[in-house]
Amino acid sequence: MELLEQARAEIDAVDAQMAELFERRMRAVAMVARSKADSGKPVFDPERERAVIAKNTARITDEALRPYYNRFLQQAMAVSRAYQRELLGRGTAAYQGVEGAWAHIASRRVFPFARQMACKTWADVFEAVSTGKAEFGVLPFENSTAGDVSAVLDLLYGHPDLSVCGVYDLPIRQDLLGIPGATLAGLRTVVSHQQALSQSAPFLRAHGFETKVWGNTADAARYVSELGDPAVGAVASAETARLYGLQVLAQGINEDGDNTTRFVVITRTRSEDIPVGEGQRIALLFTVDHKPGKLAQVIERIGSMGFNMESIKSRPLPHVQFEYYFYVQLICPQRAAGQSCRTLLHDLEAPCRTVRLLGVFDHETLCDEEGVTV
Ligand SMILES: O=C(O)C(=O)C[C@]1(C(=O)O)C=C[C@@H](O)C=C1
Repeated sequence: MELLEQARAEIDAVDAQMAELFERRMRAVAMVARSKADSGKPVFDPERERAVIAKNTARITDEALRPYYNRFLQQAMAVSRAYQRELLGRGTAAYQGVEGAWAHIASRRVFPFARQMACKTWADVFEAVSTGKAEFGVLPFENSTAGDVSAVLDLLYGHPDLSVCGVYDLPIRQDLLGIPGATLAGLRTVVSHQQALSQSAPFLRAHGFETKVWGNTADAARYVSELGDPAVGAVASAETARLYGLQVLAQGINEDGDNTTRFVVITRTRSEDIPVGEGQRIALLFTVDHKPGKLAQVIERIGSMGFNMESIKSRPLPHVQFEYYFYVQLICPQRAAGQSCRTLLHDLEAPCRTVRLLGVFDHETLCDEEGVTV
Protein backbone atom coordinates (compact mmCIF):
# COMPACT_ATOMS: atom_id res chain seq x y z
CA MET A 1 0.00 0.00 0.00
CA GLU A 2 2.87 2.26 0.86
CA LEU A 3 4.25 1.83 -2.64
CA LEU A 4 0.91 2.83 -4.15
CA GLU A 5 0.72 5.93 -1.98
CA GLN A 6 4.28 6.90 -2.77
CA ALA A 7 3.71 6.46 -6.50
CA ARG A 8 0.51 8.50 -6.33
CA ALA A 9 2.23 11.29 -4.46
CA GLU A 10 4.82 11.41 -7.25
CA ILE A 11 2.03 11.45 -9.89
CA ASP A 12 0.30 14.29 -8.04
CA ALA A 13 3.51 16.31 -8.00
CA VAL A 14 4.09 15.74 -11.71
CA ASP A 15 0.43 16.54 -12.52
CA ALA A 16 0.70 19.82 -10.63
CA GLN A 17 3.63 20.85 -12.81
CA MET A 18 1.92 19.57 -15.94
CA ALA A 19 -1.20 21.62 -15.20
CA GLU A 20 0.93 24.77 -15.20
CA LEU A 21 2.72 23.73 -18.37
CA PHE A 22 -0.62 22.83 -20.00
CA GLU A 23 -1.94 26.33 -19.35
CA ARG A 24 1.26 27.79 -20.75
CA ARG A 25 1.03 25.63 -23.88
CA MET A 26 -2.64 26.49 -24.42
CA ARG A 27 -1.96 30.22 -24.06
CA ALA A 28 0.61 29.85 -26.85
CA VAL A 29 -1.94 27.81 -28.84
CA ALA A 30 -4.44 30.68 -28.46
CA MET A 31 -1.85 33.02 -30.00
CA VAL A 32 -1.38 30.57 -32.88
CA ALA A 33 -5.17 30.55 -33.38
CA ARG A 34 -5.25 34.35 -33.48
CA SER A 35 -2.48 34.42 -36.07
CA LYS A 36 -4.27 31.75 -38.13
CA ALA A 37 -7.48 33.77 -38.00
CA ASP A 38 -5.56 36.67 -39.57
CA SER A 39 -3.65 34.67 -42.18
CA GLY A 40 -6.44 32.22 -43.00
CA LYS A 41 -4.05 29.30 -42.49
CA PRO A 42 -5.76 26.03 -41.52
CA VAL A 43 -5.75 24.84 -37.93
CA PHE A 44 -4.42 21.40 -38.84
CA ASP A 45 -0.79 21.50 -39.92
CA PRO A 46 0.34 17.86 -40.40
CA GLU A 47 3.91 18.86 -41.27
CA ARG A 48 4.31 20.82 -38.04
CA GLU A 49 2.75 17.97 -36.06
CA ARG A 50 5.21 15.49 -37.55
CA ALA A 51 8.08 17.82 -36.64
CA VAL A 52 6.80 18.33 -33.07
CA ILE A 53 6.49 14.57 -32.57
CA ALA A 54 9.89 13.75 -34.09
CA LYS A 55 11.74 16.44 -32.11
CA ASN A 56 10.14 15.59 -28.78
CA THR A 57 10.08 11.79 -28.90
CA ALA A 58 13.84 11.96 -29.58
CA ARG A 59 14.15 13.59 -26.12
CA ILE A 60 12.72 10.52 -24.39
CA THR A 61 15.63 8.48 -23.05
CA ASP A 62 13.65 5.32 -22.21
CA GLU A 63 13.04 3.74 -25.62
CA ALA A 64 10.09 1.67 -24.38
CA LEU A 65 8.25 4.90 -23.51
CA ARG A 66 8.73 6.54 -26.92
CA PRO A 67 5.56 5.16 -28.58
CA TYR A 68 3.52 6.23 -25.54
CA TYR A 69 4.97 9.72 -25.62
CA ASN A 70 4.22 9.83 -29.34
CA ARG A 71 0.58 9.05 -28.53
CA PHE A 72 0.58 11.59 -25.70
CA LEU A 73 1.75 14.33 -28.08
CA GLN A 74 -0.84 13.34 -30.66
CA GLN A 75 -3.54 13.71 -28.03
CA ALA A 76 -2.11 17.03 -26.84
CA MET A 77 -2.25 18.38 -30.38
CA ALA A 78 -5.77 17.04 -30.92
CA VAL A 79 -6.83 18.99 -27.81
CA SER A 80 -4.97 22.01 -29.16
CA ARG A 81 -6.81 21.78 -32.51
CA ALA A 82 -10.16 21.48 -30.75
CA TYR A 83 -9.37 24.56 -28.64
CA GLN A 84 -8.28 26.53 -31.71
CA ARG A 85 -11.47 25.61 -33.56
CA GLU A 86 -13.49 26.75 -30.58
CA LEU A 87 -11.61 30.06 -30.46
CA LEU A 88 -11.94 30.55 -34.20
CA GLY A 89 -15.61 29.70 -34.31
CA ARG A 90 -18.25 31.58 -32.41
CA GLY A 91 -18.92 28.34 -30.67
CA THR A 92 -22.05 27.07 -32.42
CA ALA A 93 -22.05 24.06 -34.70
CA ALA A 94 -25.27 22.94 -36.41
CA TYR A 95 -26.08 19.36 -37.39
CA GLN A 96 -29.15 17.51 -38.59
CA GLY A 97 -30.85 14.98 -36.34
CA VAL A 98 -31.26 14.29 -32.65
CA GLU A 99 -28.62 14.13 -29.92
CA GLY A 100 -26.51 11.01 -30.34
CA ALA A 101 -27.09 10.78 -34.12
CA TRP A 102 -23.93 10.20 -36.16
CA ALA A 103 -23.90 13.81 -37.38
CA HIS A 104 -24.05 14.96 -33.74
CA ILE A 105 -21.17 12.62 -32.86
CA ALA A 106 -19.13 13.95 -35.82
CA SER A 107 -19.93 17.54 -34.84
CA ARG A 108 -18.85 16.95 -31.24
CA ARG A 109 -15.60 15.38 -32.33
CA VAL A 110 -14.78 18.28 -34.66
CA PHE A 111 -16.04 20.97 -32.26
CA PRO A 112 -15.95 19.36 -28.81
CA PHE A 113 -16.36 22.62 -26.92
CA ALA A 114 -18.91 24.29 -29.17
CA ARG A 115 -22.62 24.64 -28.49
CA GLN A 116 -24.34 21.99 -30.61
CA MET A 117 -27.45 23.09 -32.49
CA ALA A 118 -29.83 20.34 -33.62
CA CYS A 119 -31.68 21.05 -36.89
CA LYS A 120 -34.62 19.20 -38.43
CA THR A 121 -33.33 19.04 -42.01
CA TRP A 122 -30.07 19.46 -43.91
CA ALA A 123 -31.55 22.62 -45.49
CA ASP A 124 -32.05 23.98 -41.94
CA VAL A 125 -28.32 23.44 -41.22
CA PHE A 126 -27.46 25.51 -44.32
CA GLU A 127 -29.97 28.15 -43.25
CA ALA A 128 -28.48 28.33 -39.73
CA VAL A 129 -24.96 28.92 -41.10
CA SER A 130 -26.16 31.27 -43.84
CA THR A 131 -27.98 33.51 -41.38
CA GLY A 132 -25.16 33.43 -38.80
CA LYS A 133 -27.12 31.47 -36.16
CA ALA A 134 -24.30 28.93 -36.34
CA GLU A 135 -20.68 29.45 -37.31
CA PHE A 136 -20.31 25.93 -38.68
CA GLY A 137 -22.55 23.20 -40.09
CA VAL A 138 -21.61 19.51 -40.08
CA LEU A 139 -23.23 17.42 -42.82
CA PRO A 140 -22.86 13.88 -44.19
CA PHE A 141 -21.40 13.86 -47.68
CA GLU A 142 -20.63 10.27 -48.53
CA ASN A 143 -20.78 6.82 -46.97
CA SER A 144 -18.37 4.03 -47.87
CA THR A 145 -21.23 1.55 -48.35
CA ALA A 146 -24.36 3.62 -49.02
CA GLY A 147 -22.67 6.11 -51.42
CA ASP A 148 -23.12 9.84 -51.99
CA VAL A 149 -25.49 12.07 -50.03
CA SER A 150 -26.45 13.90 -53.21
CA ALA A 151 -28.97 16.21 -51.51
CA VAL A 152 -26.13 17.78 -49.48
CA LEU A 153 -24.06 18.32 -52.63
CA ASP A 154 -27.09 20.00 -54.26
CA LEU A 155 -27.47 22.25 -51.21
CA LEU A 156 -23.78 23.22 -51.50
CA TYR A 157 -24.38 24.04 -55.16
CA GLY A 158 -27.37 26.19 -54.22
CA HIS A 159 -25.48 28.19 -51.53
CA PRO A 160 -22.74 30.27 -53.17
CA ASP A 161 -22.51 32.25 -49.90
CA LEU A 162 -21.08 29.22 -48.07
CA SER A 163 -17.89 27.22 -48.40
CA VAL A 164 -16.44 23.96 -47.15
CA CYS A 165 -13.70 24.36 -44.53
CA GLY A 166 -13.14 20.75 -43.52
CA VAL A 167 -13.78 17.15 -44.53
CA TYR A 168 -13.77 14.45 -41.86
CA ASP A 169 -14.09 10.69 -42.11
CA LEU A 170 -15.92 9.10 -39.20
CA PRO A 171 -15.58 5.31 -38.88
CA ILE A 172 -19.00 3.99 -37.90
CA ARG A 173 -18.90 1.45 -35.08
CA GLN A 174 -22.20 0.03 -33.89
CA ASP A 175 -22.45 -1.28 -30.33
CA LEU A 176 -25.22 -3.19 -28.59
CA LEU A 177 -26.64 -1.12 -25.72
CA GLY A 178 -28.87 -1.96 -22.77
CA ILE A 179 -30.05 -0.32 -19.58
CA PRO A 180 -27.70 -0.51 -16.56
CA GLY A 181 -27.87 -4.04 -15.15
CA ALA A 182 -29.01 -5.60 -18.45
CA THR A 183 -27.02 -8.59 -19.75
CA LEU A 184 -26.48 -10.06 -23.20
CA ALA A 185 -28.12 -13.30 -22.03
CA GLY A 186 -31.21 -11.49 -20.72
CA LEU A 187 -31.84 -9.52 -23.94
CA ARG A 188 -34.80 -10.50 -26.12
CA THR A 189 -35.54 -7.59 -28.45
CA VAL A 190 -33.21 -5.16 -30.21
CA VAL A 191 -34.40 -1.88 -31.78
CA SER A 192 -32.51 0.35 -34.23
CA HIS A 193 -32.42 1.97 -37.64
CA GLN A 194 -32.92 -0.48 -40.51
CA GLN A 195 -29.35 -0.01 -41.76
CA ALA A 196 -27.76 -0.55 -38.33
CA LEU A 197 -29.84 -3.71 -37.87
CA SER A 198 -28.88 -5.10 -41.25
CA GLN A 199 -25.19 -4.26 -40.70
CA SER A 200 -25.37 -6.18 -37.40
CA ALA A 201 -27.66 -8.97 -38.67
CA PRO A 202 -25.24 -11.94 -38.30
CA PHE A 203 -24.52 -11.04 -34.65
CA LEU A 204 -28.18 -10.42 -33.82
CA ARG A 205 -29.27 -13.66 -35.54
CA ALA A 206 -26.59 -15.70 -33.77
CA HIS A 207 -28.06 -14.55 -30.44
CA GLY A 208 -31.64 -15.16 -31.55
CA PHE A 209 -32.80 -11.59 -30.85
CA GLU A 210 -36.07 -10.29 -32.23
CA THR A 211 -35.47 -6.99 -34.09
CA LYS A 212 -37.62 -3.87 -34.40
CA VAL A 213 -36.98 -1.08 -36.91
CA TRP A 214 -36.71 2.44 -35.46
CA GLY A 215 -36.43 5.89 -37.13
CA ASN A 216 -32.78 6.37 -36.20
CA THR A 217 -30.16 4.85 -33.89
CA ALA A 218 -30.14 7.70 -31.37
CA ASP A 219 -33.92 7.62 -30.98
CA ALA A 220 -33.79 3.86 -30.50
CA ALA A 221 -31.28 4.36 -27.65
CA ARG A 222 -33.50 7.01 -26.07
CA TYR A 223 -36.50 4.67 -26.30
CA VAL A 224 -34.58 1.83 -24.58
CA SER A 225 -33.44 4.21 -21.84
CA GLU A 226 -36.98 5.50 -21.22
CA LEU A 227 -38.54 2.01 -21.37
CA GLY A 228 -36.17 0.72 -18.66
CA ASP A 229 -36.69 -2.94 -19.65
CA PRO A 230 -33.50 -5.10 -19.36
CA ALA A 231 -34.85 -7.38 -22.11
CA VAL A 232 -34.83 -4.58 -24.70
CA GLY A 233 -31.61 -3.22 -26.23
CA ALA A 234 -30.57 -0.86 -29.02
CA VAL A 235 -27.89 -0.83 -31.70
CA ALA A 236 -26.15 2.57 -31.60
CA SER A 237 -22.79 4.11 -30.77
CA ALA A 238 -20.94 4.14 -27.44
CA GLU A 239 -21.28 7.96 -27.37
CA THR A 240 -25.06 7.58 -27.63
CA ALA A 241 -24.94 5.11 -24.72
CA ARG A 242 -23.28 7.78 -22.56
CA LEU A 243 -25.84 10.39 -23.58
CA TYR A 244 -28.80 8.21 -22.57
CA GLY A 245 -27.26 6.47 -19.54
CA LEU A 246 -27.04 3.07 -21.22
CA GLN A 247 -24.26 0.50 -20.99
CA VAL A 248 -22.44 -1.23 -23.83
CA LEU A 249 -23.27 -4.95 -23.84
CA ALA A 250 -21.23 -5.82 -26.96
CA GLN A 251 -18.79 -3.72 -28.95
CA GLY A 252 -18.46 -3.38 -32.73
CA ILE A 253 -21.26 -5.73 -33.72
CA ASN A 254 -21.53 -4.39 -37.27
CA GLU A 255 -19.95 -6.89 -39.65
CA ASP A 256 -18.88 -4.42 -42.34
CA GLY A 257 -15.67 -3.37 -40.59
CA ASP A 258 -15.01 -0.69 -43.17
CA ASN A 259 -18.08 1.49 -42.77
CA THR A 260 -17.09 5.15 -42.80
CA THR A 261 -19.16 8.29 -43.24
CA ARG A 262 -17.52 11.36 -44.68
CA PHE A 263 -18.74 14.68 -43.25
CA VAL A 264 -18.23 18.17 -44.63
CA VAL A 265 -18.05 21.28 -42.45
CA ILE A 266 -19.58 24.44 -43.94
CA THR A 267 -18.91 28.04 -42.98
CA ARG A 268 -19.48 31.54 -44.33
CA THR A 269 -15.75 32.36 -44.60
CA ARG A 270 -14.57 32.40 -48.23
CA SER A 271 -11.37 30.57 -49.20
CA GLU A 272 -10.32 32.34 -52.43
CA ASP A 273 -7.44 34.24 -50.83
CA ILE A 274 -6.20 31.59 -48.42
CA PRO A 275 -2.72 30.26 -49.35
CA VAL A 276 -3.09 26.54 -50.01
CA GLY A 277 -0.68 24.12 -48.34
CA GLU A 278 0.84 21.10 -50.06
CA GLY A 279 -1.51 18.12 -49.69
CA GLN A 280 -4.49 20.30 -48.79
CA ARG A 281 -7.71 19.66 -50.68
CA ILE A 282 -9.40 22.09 -53.06
CA ALA A 283 -13.04 21.51 -54.01
CA LEU A 284 -14.56 23.12 -57.10
CA LEU A 285 -18.02 23.23 -58.64
CA PHE A 286 -18.24 23.87 -62.35
CA THR A 287 -20.44 23.59 -65.42
CA VAL A 288 -19.34 23.21 -69.05
CA ASP A 289 -21.04 23.90 -72.37
CA HIS A 290 -22.84 20.89 -73.79
CA LYS A 291 -20.20 20.42 -76.53
CA PRO A 292 -17.82 17.56 -77.40
CA GLY A 293 -14.59 17.48 -75.41
CA LYS A 294 -15.47 20.32 -73.00
CA LEU A 295 -15.19 18.24 -69.83
CA ALA A 296 -11.93 16.71 -71.11
CA GLN A 297 -10.50 20.23 -71.54
CA VAL A 298 -11.21 21.07 -67.90
CA ILE A 299 -9.67 17.83 -66.65
CA GLU A 300 -6.65 18.34 -68.91
CA ARG A 301 -6.14 21.90 -67.57
CA ILE A 302 -6.34 20.70 -63.96
CA GLY A 303 -3.82 17.92 -64.65
CA SER A 304 -1.40 20.18 -66.51
CA MET A 305 -1.21 22.43 -63.42
CA GLY A 306 -0.09 19.43 -61.37
CA PHE A 307 -3.29 18.95 -59.33
CA ASN A 308 -4.18 15.33 -58.63
CA MET A 309 -7.93 14.76 -58.92
CA GLU A 310 -9.14 12.70 -55.98
CA SER A 311 -12.83 12.68 -56.73
CA ILE A 312 -15.26 13.76 -59.45
CA LYS A 313 -19.04 13.68 -59.18
CA SER A 314 -21.77 14.92 -61.48
CA ARG A 315 -25.33 15.92 -60.60
CA PRO A 316 -28.28 17.21 -62.62
CA LEU A 317 -28.43 21.00 -62.71
CA PRO A 318 -31.41 22.29 -60.75
CA HIS A 319 -34.19 23.47 -63.10
CA VAL A 320 -32.25 22.56 -66.32
CA GLN A 321 -33.26 19.19 -67.70
CA PHE A 322 -30.48 16.72 -68.57
CA GLU A 323 -27.65 19.14 -67.96
CA TYR A 324 -25.15 18.57 -65.22
CA TYR A 325 -22.80 20.31 -62.83
CA PHE A 326 -19.54 18.77 -61.63
CA TYR A 327 -17.82 18.55 -58.26
CA VAL A 328 -14.09 17.85 -58.17
CA GLN A 329 -11.75 17.44 -55.22
CA LEU A 330 -8.07 18.13 -55.97
CA ILE A 331 -4.88 17.64 -53.99
CA CYS A 332 -2.57 20.63 -53.96
CA PRO A 333 0.89 19.72 -55.33
CA GLN A 334 4.13 21.10 -53.93
CA ARG A 335 4.59 23.42 -56.93
CA ALA A 336 1.26 25.19 -56.28
CA ALA A 337 1.67 25.37 -52.48
CA GLY A 338 1.75 28.75 -50.80
CA GLN A 339 -0.44 30.41 -53.44
CA SER A 340 -4.15 31.11 -53.33
CA CYS A 341 -6.59 29.39 -55.70
CA ARG A 342 -6.98 32.52 -57.84
CA THR A 343 -4.62 31.26 -60.60
CA LEU A 344 -6.36 27.89 -60.76
CA LEU A 345 -9.79 29.54 -60.94
CA HIS A 346 -8.57 32.01 -63.55
CA ASP A 347 -7.15 29.18 -65.71
CA LEU A 348 -10.40 27.24 -65.52
CA GLU A 349 -12.56 30.17 -66.58
CA ALA A 350 -11.90 29.51 -70.29
CA PRO A 351 -12.86 25.81 -70.52
CA CYS A 352 -15.72 26.11 -67.97
CA ARG A 353 -19.06 27.84 -68.42
CA THR A 354 -19.10 28.61 -64.69
CA VAL A 355 -16.57 27.72 -62.00
CA ARG A 356 -16.69 28.27 -58.25
CA LEU A 357 -14.30 27.48 -55.43
CA LEU A 358 -16.22 25.43 -52.89
CA GLY A 359 -13.43 25.33 -50.36
CA VAL A 360 -9.85 24.70 -49.30
CA PHE A 361 -9.53 22.24 -46.46
CA ASP A 362 -7.73 19.38 -44.76
CA HIS A 363 -9.04 15.89 -44.98
CA GLU A 364 -8.88 14.27 -41.54
CA THR A 365 -10.09 11.07 -39.94
CA LEU A 366 -12.02 11.44 -36.71
CA CYS A 367 -10.34 8.87 -34.48
CA ASP A 368 -11.87 7.96 -31.18
CA GLU A 369 -9.94 10.62 -29.30
CA GLU A 370 -10.39 9.46 -25.72
CA GLY A 371 -10.90 12.36 -23.41
CA VAL A 372 -11.55 14.75 -26.26
CA THR A 373 -14.79 13.35 -27.57
CA VAL A 374 -17.07 13.48 -24.57
O1 LIG B 1 1.81 25.16 -34.71
C1 LIG B 1 0.65 25.23 -35.13
O2 LIG B 1 0.38 25.58 -36.29
C2 LIG B 1 -0.47 24.89 -34.25
O3 LIG B 1 -1.60 25.07 -34.62
C3 LIG B 1 -0.17 24.24 -32.93
C4 LIG B 1 -0.28 22.71 -32.98
C5 LIG B 1 0.21 22.24 -31.58
O4 LIG B 1 -0.61 22.16 -30.67
O5 LIG B 1 1.39 22.02 -31.43
C6 LIG B 1 -1.69 22.33 -33.20
C7 LIG B 1 -2.20 22.04 -34.42
C8 LIG B 1 -1.38 21.92 -35.63
O6 LIG B 1 -1.80 20.84 -36.39
C9 LIG B 1 0.05 21.87 -35.31
C10 LIG B 1 0.57 22.16 -34.06
